[in-house]
Amino acid sequence: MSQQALQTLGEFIIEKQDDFKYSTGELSRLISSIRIATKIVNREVNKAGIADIIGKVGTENIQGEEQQKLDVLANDIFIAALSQREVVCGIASEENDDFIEVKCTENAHLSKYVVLIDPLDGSSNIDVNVSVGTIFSIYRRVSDPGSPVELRDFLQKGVNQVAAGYVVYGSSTMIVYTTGNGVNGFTLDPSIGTYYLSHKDIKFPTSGKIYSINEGNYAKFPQGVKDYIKYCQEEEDDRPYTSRYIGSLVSDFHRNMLKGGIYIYPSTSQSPKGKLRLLYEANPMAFLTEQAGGKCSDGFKRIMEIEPTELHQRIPFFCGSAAMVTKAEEFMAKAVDKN
Ligand SMILES: O=P(O)(O)OC[C@H]1O[C@](O)(COP(=O)(O)O)[C@@H](O)[C@@H]1O
Ligand SMILES: [Mg+2]
Ligand SMILES: [Mg+2]
Repeated sequence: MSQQALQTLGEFIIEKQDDFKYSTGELSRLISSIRIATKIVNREVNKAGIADIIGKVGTENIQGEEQQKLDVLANDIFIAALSQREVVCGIASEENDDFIEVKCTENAHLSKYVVLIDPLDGSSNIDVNVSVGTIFSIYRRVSDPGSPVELRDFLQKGVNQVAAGYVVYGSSTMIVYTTGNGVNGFTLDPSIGTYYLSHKDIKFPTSGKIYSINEGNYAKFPQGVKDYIKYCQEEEDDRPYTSRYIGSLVSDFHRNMLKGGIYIYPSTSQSPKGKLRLLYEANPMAFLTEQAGGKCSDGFKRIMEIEPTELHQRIPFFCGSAAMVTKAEEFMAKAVDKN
């Protein structure tokens, strides 16, 4: 199909507006605001090497991670794009210790949505020109519209998400998102700054042959994970599987969703809760995974059912093709039973 015939993201947002049970146009405006911010971040990522936005800022975020210049720049771009359009009443970000109450004009208070965001995912890959991303998760507030936004508006179970998505800034730039009616992907034509529907109704293959995990941490993994890795490497049936690990969650996830595979960031003896953050990494990827027919857990429990207690809490993460995640969970359960 020629590019001219492809639907643009803007057209798709309007067309799908009524599929959304709370439809007032507000969510469409919110997703449009994210769309605009991604284009600005894309421009910066693409010229990172020549624009003095490579390297560290010299500050640490609440996770104790050194902030990269692009982490901070992307964060500022998203917060500005969302705040100035009065489409949210609050924002929480990986790069901010506390949530931000959006104080614009009166109208903003009436916004029903809060956004949780990982403005730049895969920070360790920025300086080496490997694909990075952005992850977002959207909820309706639970506190009264018109009153200041509260922490409980952000500490909601993943099942309450109204939309979630990610952007991959890779060989091409894509935005992939769901509002609870399947998962669709849009590729940016940078020459005209327009996203086109390139991946309609994406489905996770039930099984696959790719496993993604940082095996450098093998010695610190739980026994169940060690057993599953051995299983993946055995010469039997359709195994051994192929090991692929980019080190950017969005990019590893995107590949596995298109080709079939599993991504695991487990707990380790060093980090008993793993590394990934429940609210702005695990929950949005879990919503997308389930909407695409895949499976997502902490090795035992469905991620989307986990009750959050802190803004930046971490969670072990098993995500991908349903049959592969089920198999990994079997190894986790068996290892626990043996103990
Ligand atoms: O280097 P490690 O320990 O394997 O961790 C890589 C993981 O950490 C992350 O970079 C964490 O995300 P941020 O870059 O947003 O902090 C994931 O994208 C990635 O999958
Ligand atoms: Mg991240
Ligand atoms: Mg990040």
